[in-house]
Amino acid sequence: MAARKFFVGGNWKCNGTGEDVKKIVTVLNEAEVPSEDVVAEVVVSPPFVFLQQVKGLLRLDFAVAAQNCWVRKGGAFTGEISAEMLVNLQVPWVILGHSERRALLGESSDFVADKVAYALTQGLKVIACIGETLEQREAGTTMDVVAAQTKAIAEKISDWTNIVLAYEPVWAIGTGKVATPAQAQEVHDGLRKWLHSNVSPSVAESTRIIYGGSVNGANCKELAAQPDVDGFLVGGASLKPEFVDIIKSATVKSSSA
Ligand SMILES: O=C(CO)COP(=O)(O)O
Repeated sequence: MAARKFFVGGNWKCNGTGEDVKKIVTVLNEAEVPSEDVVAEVVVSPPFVFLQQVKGLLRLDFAVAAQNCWVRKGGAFTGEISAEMLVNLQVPWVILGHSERRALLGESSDFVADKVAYALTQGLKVIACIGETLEQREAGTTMDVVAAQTKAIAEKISDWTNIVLAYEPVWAIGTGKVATPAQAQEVHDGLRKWLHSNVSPSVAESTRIIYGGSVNGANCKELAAQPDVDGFLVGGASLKPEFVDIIKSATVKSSSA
């Protein structure tokens, strides 16, 4: 049974200047991350306009992701960036279905699933985001919500090899209110069971389910120690040097494996 490689994504969101980008990349390039071919897969996601710059400067053992792409082939869609363009620029990853886009830009689960399916057909790897709001958690519907979001994707794809599932409870994003390790584990375990029953046992076993929402250098180790937490999608802290500590939390996993 192949272990799931720890995955740490840095979602820079709509932040930064060219100068900031250089500083962040310098910190990453100088970081001494645990090797034997790095125990974590590290992917940073700058805004579109900085993708080329970051790709050019970033160490080769880390990769880049776009934060979105258009739902199908490019064309007359002003302001959009197509999956083909990302492939053309050799950007290997894309984040899709982030809750900020779902909530602020009205992206439905079906629309997100169409994007995921199309991006995969173009050869992109996808960080697919799901997560419940505070109201949904308080109403006890967390598992139903994340299962429905996952189902929408599962119905439109057949190969999960290039998917990382990011569980990001909306109430934990940018709030400083991180899910407890037990809360994260409970949902990740539920999602793995859902994949087991509704997709396949091997997809459940091999798909990385990562946690996002107020992860920082101080809380990452406890979260990483949970058996079904396979890494993180980090917002605010990915712009700071503590992102390196979050990458290093992968060692918790390798030492407990
Ligand atoms: O939305 C997130 C990552 O995609 C999480 O953001 P924060 O880490 O800032 O809470």
